[in-house]
Amino acid sequence: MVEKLDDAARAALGAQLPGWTLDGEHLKRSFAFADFNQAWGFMARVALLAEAQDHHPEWFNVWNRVDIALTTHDAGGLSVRDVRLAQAINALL
Ligand SMILES: C[C@H](O)[C@H](O)[C@H]1CNC2=NC(N)=NC(=O)C2=N1
Repeated sequence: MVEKLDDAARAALGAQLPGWTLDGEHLKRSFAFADFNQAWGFMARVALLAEAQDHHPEWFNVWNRVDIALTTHDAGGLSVRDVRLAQAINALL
């Protein structure tokens, strides 16, 4: 059973996850690429990360934009799994 992050862990997120913002129980980041082709390629790579980590994003795409929100449904909120996926997504950039 994965646990929700405690307040201390939540407070530390800012330094660990450049570009991401905390919105309640979601970590959020928006991306803008040159065109749809680039956005889709990014989404394909994120999809492979998600499968490898068995942890999947909530996301929205329109043309060159990709908005990602991460939360852990099994925990009912933010967990270490969200931090790990966010860090792996940042490493794609
Ligand atoms: C059965 C499967 O392992 C679970 O449903 C995984 C899949 N991906 C997941 N993704 C996210 N964001 N939260 C989860 O709790 C979760 N659980």
